[in-house]
Amino acid sequence: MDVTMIGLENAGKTSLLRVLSVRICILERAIPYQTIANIRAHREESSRSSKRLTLPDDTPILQQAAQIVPLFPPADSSSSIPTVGFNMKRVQRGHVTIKCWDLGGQPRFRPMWERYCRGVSAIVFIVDIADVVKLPVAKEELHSLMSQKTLDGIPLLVLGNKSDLPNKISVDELIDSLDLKTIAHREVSCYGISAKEETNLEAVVQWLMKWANR
Ligand SMILES: Nc1nc2c(ncn2[C@@H]2O[C@H](COP(=O)(O)OP(=O)(O)OP(=O)(O)O)[C@@H](O)[C@H]2O)c(=O)[nH]1
Ligand SMILES: [Mg+2]
Repeated sequence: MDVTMIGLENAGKTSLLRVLSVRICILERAIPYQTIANIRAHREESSRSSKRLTLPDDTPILQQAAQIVPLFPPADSSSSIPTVGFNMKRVQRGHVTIKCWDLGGQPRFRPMWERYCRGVSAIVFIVDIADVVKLPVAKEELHSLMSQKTLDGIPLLVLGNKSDLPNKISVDELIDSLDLKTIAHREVSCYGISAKEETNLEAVVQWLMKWANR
């Protein structure tokens, strides 16, 4: 199953992909506690040799371990650099493999969104719900993309991210601001989440699984 994540710059796409992949991988193959000592030993060795220990899907093993026993908080867990072009990460749950494309949100990367959304099983559009100034642009970009005939029928999940911030708008306000009720030819869902505090992420995983199993 291929999923494309889009949205304006700074919305939190890369942050979400990072926590989502850790969450999905952990549910499937948690690292046994006894391996923590091995990881620590490897980390010391890695820091000397500047190599990183990774699982087959390239998710750093230290990052996964940090979610089980917070011995090694990932250095970049609270900040992220803007994506240039795209990232791709494969995550697996049971027999389902999800290939997630995370596209850069800056204006110069938006023309490539349509190409990367063609033929995917689902599109995830992420919005910073604490940045109301950017909402009109987010709406314009979303509607412009959804009007492309090549993307007809592809289910859309709109995620209002950064629900941990005090000045956020509600999901109902997001639905109105983005005029989601006028988007046709597909199923549209909208949730509020926080990639930072990992709020409501299981709903996102369940939504993805629903479409992966069709
Ligand atoms: N408070 C808060 N900050 C968040 C959340 N998710 C992401 N951020 C922060 O928002 C900033 C941008 O996050 P990114 O994941 O890089 O955003 P992006 O959508 O990938 O941005 P581009 O790659 O430029 O398109 C970073 O400083 C993150 O730490 C969240 O749920 N809450
Ligand atoms: Mg990014």
